[in-house]
Amino acid sequence: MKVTVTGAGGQIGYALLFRIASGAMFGPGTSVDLRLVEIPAGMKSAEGTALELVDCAFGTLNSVEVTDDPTQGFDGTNVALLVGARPRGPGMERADLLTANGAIFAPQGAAINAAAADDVRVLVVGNPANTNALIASAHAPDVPAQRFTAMTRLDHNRALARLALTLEVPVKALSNVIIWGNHSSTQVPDITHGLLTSSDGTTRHLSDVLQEKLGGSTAVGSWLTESFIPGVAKRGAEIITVRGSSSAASAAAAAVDHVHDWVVGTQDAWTSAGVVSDGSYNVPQGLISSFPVRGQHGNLEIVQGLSVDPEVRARIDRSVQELIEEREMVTALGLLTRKR
Ligand SMILES: NC(=O)C1=CN([C@@H]2O[C@H](COP(=O)(O)OP(=O)(O)OC[C@H]3O[C@@H](n4cnc5c(N)ncnc54)[C@H](O)[C@@H]3O)[C@@H](O)[C@H]2O)C=CC1
Ligand SMILES: O=C([O-])CC(=O)C(=O)O
Repeated sequence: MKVTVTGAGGQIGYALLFRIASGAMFGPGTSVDLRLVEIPAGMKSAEGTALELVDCAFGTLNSVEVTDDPTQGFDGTNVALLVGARPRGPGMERADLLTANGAIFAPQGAAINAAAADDVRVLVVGNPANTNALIASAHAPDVPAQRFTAMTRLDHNRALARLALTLEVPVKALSNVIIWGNHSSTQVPDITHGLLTSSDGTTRHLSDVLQEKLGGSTAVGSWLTESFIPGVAKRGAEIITVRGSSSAASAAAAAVDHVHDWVVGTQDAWTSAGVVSDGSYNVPQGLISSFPVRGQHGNLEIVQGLSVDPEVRARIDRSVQELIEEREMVTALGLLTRKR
């Protein structure tokens, strides 16, 4: 597997590259060729990371190259992780980064179109991830739109972790939790289809288990609206406040999970990912929005036919409206128009 990571000299890059090289993304039987892409100012940091990658003597690492030329970096690549972008600081929303970061993704989409392998899969991590993925995709007309995805797996993992802590159960006992919408504070963590499987194999609805734990449906309603949903949606801001900079190792872990589940598959299990809408769940076609997905046959397929609770529906509509506004903003900036 040839894997390209942009922003390789940054903090997510430093947490991500060693996990990919160690075999965490594709398993111990697949060796990787890493391409580290930076801007000139980040080259020294990426070069240092490359030296350390070599020193780890990973059995699954075949080669490492560092470049500040995106076309060279994406040449023949099977998996492109678009991480390189400015992170937000305290008090900012991710959409505030559109003007600074949007322009990065048009030339990178064009370089992927020109140079990547036919089966290229793209994960956009740089914020605002959904709309940046839309920009990159618009500049890669020869790459199917389904191959451009945005990372909401960190939100998904945060939701699982929060539920596990509240219910005092292992994360692996939880399934069918969903993140809908934008990777922003309007995202919609949804537990209405969630399940808990006990060690004896019995499966129960999360809403029933939560009612038992928290003392009835009113208590669960307040916990969802006052604690769980805002806690997950604002966790990125909490990390920035506490840590002084935005999440890095957890973001890297989520990127590994996203690509692993896309390439290796999830069998019947669900996860969440920002994928291009085909109109499912009344999300306008063409927007890159988070959905419940399965990794099957090398694709991320939207889980179809789920009932949507009215309150969840209203939240999804608000988040989708924000995606529409972001798309309008980048259209006005000319970022969706290809230059000839
Ligand atoms: N989707 C998600 O769940 C998450 C997204 N993020 C986003 O990921 C992005 C990166 O975060 P960090 O690694 O913490 O930032 P960072 O500032 O530590 O690193 C970013 C790196 O990207 C490089 N870069 C900038 N423009 C580039 C370009 N055109 N080509 C190649 N490299 C370029 C910079 O030189 C820098 O080394 C930010 O936009 C952040 O908001 C962060 C956490 C989670
Ligand atoms: O919050 C941020 O700016 C970084 C990010 O996307 C996250 O941690 O979810």
